[in-house]
Amino acid sequence: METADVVAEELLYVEAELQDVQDQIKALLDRQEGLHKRQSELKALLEECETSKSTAQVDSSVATDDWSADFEWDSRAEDIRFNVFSISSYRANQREIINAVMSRRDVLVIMAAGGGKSLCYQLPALLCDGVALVVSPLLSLIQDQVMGLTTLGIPAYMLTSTASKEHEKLIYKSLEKGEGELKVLYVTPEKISKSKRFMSKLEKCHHGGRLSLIAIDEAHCCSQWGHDFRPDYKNLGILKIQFPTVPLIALTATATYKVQVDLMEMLHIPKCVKFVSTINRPNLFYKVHEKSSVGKVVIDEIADFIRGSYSKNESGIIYCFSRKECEQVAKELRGRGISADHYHADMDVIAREKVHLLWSKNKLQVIVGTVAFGMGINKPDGLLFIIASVNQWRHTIRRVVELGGMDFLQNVFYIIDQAMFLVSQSTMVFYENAGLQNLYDIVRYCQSKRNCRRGAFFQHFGEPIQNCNGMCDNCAYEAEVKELDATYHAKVIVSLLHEIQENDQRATMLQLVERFKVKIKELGDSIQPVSDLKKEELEQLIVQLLLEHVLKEEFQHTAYTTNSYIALGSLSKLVLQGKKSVMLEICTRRHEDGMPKSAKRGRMSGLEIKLDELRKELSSSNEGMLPHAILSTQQISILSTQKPTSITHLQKLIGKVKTEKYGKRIIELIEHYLKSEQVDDDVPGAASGSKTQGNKKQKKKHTVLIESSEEEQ
Ligand SMILES: Nc1ncnc2c1ncn2[C@@H]1O[C@H](COP(=O)(O)OP(=O)(O)OP(=O)(O)O)[C@@H](O)[C@H]1O
Ligand SMILES: [Mg+2]
Repeated sequence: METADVVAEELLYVEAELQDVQDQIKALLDRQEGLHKRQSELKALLEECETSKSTAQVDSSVATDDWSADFEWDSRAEDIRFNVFSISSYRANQREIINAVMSRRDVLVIMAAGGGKSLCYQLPALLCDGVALVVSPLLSLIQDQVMGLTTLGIPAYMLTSTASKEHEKLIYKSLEKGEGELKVLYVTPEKISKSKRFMSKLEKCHHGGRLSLIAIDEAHCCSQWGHDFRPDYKNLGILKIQFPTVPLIALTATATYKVQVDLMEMLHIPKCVKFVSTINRPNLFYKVHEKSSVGKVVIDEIADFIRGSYSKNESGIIYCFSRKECEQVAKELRGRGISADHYHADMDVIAREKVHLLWSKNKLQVIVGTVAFGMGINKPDGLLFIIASVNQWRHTIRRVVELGGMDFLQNVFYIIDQAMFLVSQSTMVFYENAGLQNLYDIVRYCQSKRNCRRGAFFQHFGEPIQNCNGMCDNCAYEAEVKELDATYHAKVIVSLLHEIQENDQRATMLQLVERFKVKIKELGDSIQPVSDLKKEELEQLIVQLLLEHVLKEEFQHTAYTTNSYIALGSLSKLVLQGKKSVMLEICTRRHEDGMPKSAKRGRMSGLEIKLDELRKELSSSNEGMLPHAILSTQQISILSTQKPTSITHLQKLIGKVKTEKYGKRIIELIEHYLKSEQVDDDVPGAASGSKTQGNKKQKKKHTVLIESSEEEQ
């Protein structure tokens, strides 16, 4: 009998030890998984560094591969850039890309949204004889592009499923015989993969030596690893096979290294010249905002944020998970006086376009969409903020990076439920493969008050880390974080859980918090003096202990639901034995206005405001034309400093086409402005000193918050 007791006791002991070992193995396996992931990311990164090094070596050994050198088409290209496109100077990489395409090389371009990818194929299309074929995934994008080119006087057409027979015939004739004035032809990928007739016409065009280049826009749609995979894009590889001598240019706003490799393989362009711009958007201020209390509805906080930070004509996007959620959030925002509408794939094309157009013209402040919204949209003068739930950061990061190329976008605001609430969602995700791990990663990302928010993005895209320059909440308010020693509190929590488990009981997170409070009271004065933890800090501590494997979650299934309980984790003993200290990062003060002063926008001068009003007026009288297409913000800025009063001067600044169309109105406006400025200065006492002071006063009076133009470069 006695022996049996001893054996039973030892068995218990061994079982407990085994459990302990198992927990440790689990923790080690988790760590191993994380390290494996990072290992493959680092390997890919290294490979990329080596590839670009060797490409650079190859490039530099061949004289013609210096893409910034002088080329025979330089002066013609400059002329078209300025007089047709009204673009005064190239942006980063544009000239080099154009030169590579003109040198008949295949090219892969990764450049932010709004970075100016279109020019990289549209300008060569005009420089070359013949027709340029452009594949683009969405009808609305194609319509936008064709309309834009047509207003510039460029013969651009599209061939889509909605095209009439007559229209189709006209284009086919033009392809086959070179008749007509066709210069740029836009098609959806379906045309390539499904229409034999189209492909045979294209073949004839090529035979006649008239297919000048092929551009594949939004090329990431080819890759299954990308977010917007389109099955028809998979068949575009045929283009290079059928037309091997025609230069192919693939363009996208973001592509991880994996996607780039995939694209080169699928499109059969292994030797392409790659132009990759960094995913870093230094103009974006990233902020993770924790809901202030569980009771307060998150929608109130979003509404408060929008109202507090932006005026009604400053627009943004809110990303939601589901279509239903989009509709709900838009409705709730409208109920709070914010003009918002939803946008998702269940709506018909007309309804979607209507919402998009209103938003593009700043007549709708917020679009609430699923992550599908945003591909290829061009809204350089109005998109200022993006709001998403932090659980979605991996889903939305690509969009954010794409849209972040627009100089105006300034604030990315991730909403997070309180950490404790977030952890309670674990019961929903633990079924998924690696679901819990992902959730914990997100919690870790949010919980940290010191790690740069950008760091995670660089890691995601396999890019070396760059300086954030205080453009995220953690970097901006670094000095306001202090560390609080919570080792004692952690010990109390662990021993409390011991007690609970020994009594064959369980505790949920909430129960644990309550019991902790009682316990601390009981211990009263007998405990060493430690600082009191606020409720949120206590919750933060429990979450941190979960992340550090001191505690763990256990799931219990009932017929209807799954419950999560907190149990002792593999490292709990270390805390009890005093071998592990626990430090909590606490914020002493948080700025709640969304961004620090350094991230605030510049200001528009009086003349800039007038020009901005003029482009809006012209846009509403030219149905469908966006204000930015009439005058870009950069052009407005140039006009307001140079103040041209003659057509010749104006033409030098904005090119021939725009001068012919809007020159008269612009000159009138500037002359009127200069006169009124003169009058202001002449009024006695208007400026009790020099002219500059008078100007300053004038500017101040008219100042509104808007993006400064230097940042547009
Ligand atoms: N060098 C330049 N200087 C000034 N404006 C430019 C320049 N190049 C392009 N733009 C303008 O920038 C805007 C965005 O260009 P574009 O539509 O080509 O961007 P994109 O890179 O294709 O973006 P997306 O990924 O959203 O499709 C357009 O209004 C275009 O006229
Ligand atoms: Mg584009």
